[in-house]
Amino acid sequence: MSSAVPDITLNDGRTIPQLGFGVFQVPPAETQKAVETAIEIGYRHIDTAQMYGNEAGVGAAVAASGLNRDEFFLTSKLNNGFHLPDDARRSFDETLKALGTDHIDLFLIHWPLPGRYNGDFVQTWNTLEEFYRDGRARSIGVSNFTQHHLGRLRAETQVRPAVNQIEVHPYLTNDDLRTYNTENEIANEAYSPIAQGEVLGDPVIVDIARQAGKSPAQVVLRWHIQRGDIIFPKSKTADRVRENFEIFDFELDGSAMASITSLDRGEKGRTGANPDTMNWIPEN
Ligand SMILES: NC(=O)C1=CN([C@@H]2O[C@H](COP(=O)(O)OP(=O)(O)OC[C@H]3O[C@@H](n4cnc5c(N)ncnc54)[C@H](OP(=O)(O)O)[C@@H]3O)[C@@H](O)[C@H]2O)C=CC1
Ligand SMILES: O=C1CO[C@H](CO)[C@@H](O)[C@@H]1O
Repeated sequence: MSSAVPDITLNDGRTIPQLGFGVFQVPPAETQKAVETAIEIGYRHIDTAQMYGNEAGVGAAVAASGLNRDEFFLTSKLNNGFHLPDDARRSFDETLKALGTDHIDLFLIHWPLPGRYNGDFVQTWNTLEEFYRDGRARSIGVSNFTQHHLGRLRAETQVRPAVNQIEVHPYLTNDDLRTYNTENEIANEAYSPIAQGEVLGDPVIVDIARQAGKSPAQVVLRWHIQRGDIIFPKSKTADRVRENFEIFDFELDGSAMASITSLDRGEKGRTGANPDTMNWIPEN
C-alpha cells in the first residue's frame, strides 16, 4: 500500500492500514463520489456494512479508480437480520457482488445481539470461519463484542477474531475492553473516533489543537493513532476528508495524550448503542 499511513499487522499475519474512511450515514447515491474523493486523497481502507446500504457505491468507486484491487483494504459487516448460517452465506455472497470483488479483506459480525437467536453468535462465527477458510474473507472479526462474548468465542471456536470494532473516543476511552483485546491479540478498531463530532468543542481538545497548530479533529485522530488503534473517520465534506488524512506530520506529547484520555466519561460518553442490550434488526 502506498501512502504515509502505517500498517497494523493482524493476528492472522495480514496487514491493515491504520487509517481508513468510514461510510456510515453516507447516502447510497452519494457514496461512489465520496469514496472517489477519499481515494484521490490517498485513503485505501474503506469501512462499510450491509446495514449502511452503500456497499455498491464503495465497489463502484474502487472500480472507477483504475487501481488494482489489492491496493485496497475493504471491510464490511454482517447485518443483524442475517445471523443464521444460510442467511449469512447468502448475504455474504451479496456483499461480494455489491463490492464487485471475489474476496473481502475483512468481514465482521456487526453486533452480538444478546437477546436474539438464543444469543448464539457462536454459530454465526462458525459461518464466518467458513468464509475465512475458503479464502473469500481474508480476515474475519467482530464488532461490538465485549469480554464475555469474546470469552465464548475463545472457548468454543477455532479462529480467533482479527479485530474487535468498538466505540472509542475521548469521552468513551473503553480502556478495559481495549486492554482485553490487546492481551488476546485482537486488534482494536475505534469507531466514531471523534464521537460523531461531539468532542471537537471540548476546551481541553481545542487548547491542545491551538498549541499544535492543528484542528481539534486532527488532534483527536492523532491521539487514536498514538494509542495504536485502527480508525476510519467519516465525512461527506471533501475538506474534512483531507484534513482527517493529514495526521502523520505531528506528534502529541505524553502530557497532551494524558489530558485527552482523562476526558473519559465512561458509559455516559457513549454515542451509540450498548452491546449488551442492542438487539435491533433493521427492516431491510
Ligand atoms: N461497528 C459499528 O457498530 C459502528 C461502526 N462505525 C464506523 O465508524 C465510522 C466512523 O464513525 P461515525 O459514527 O461515522 O462518526 P465519526 O466520529 O467519524 O464522526 C462523523 C461526524 O463528524 C463530522 N466530521 C468528520 N470529520 C470532521 C472534521 N475534520 N471536522 C469537523 N467535523 C467532522 C462528520 O460531518 P460531515 O460528514 O457532515 O462532514 C460527521 O457528522 C463509520 O462511518 C463506520 O464506518 C460507526 C458507528 C458504529
Ligand atoms: O454501524 C452502525 C451505525 O449505526 C447504527 C445505529 O444507528 C448501528 O447500529 C451500527 O452499529
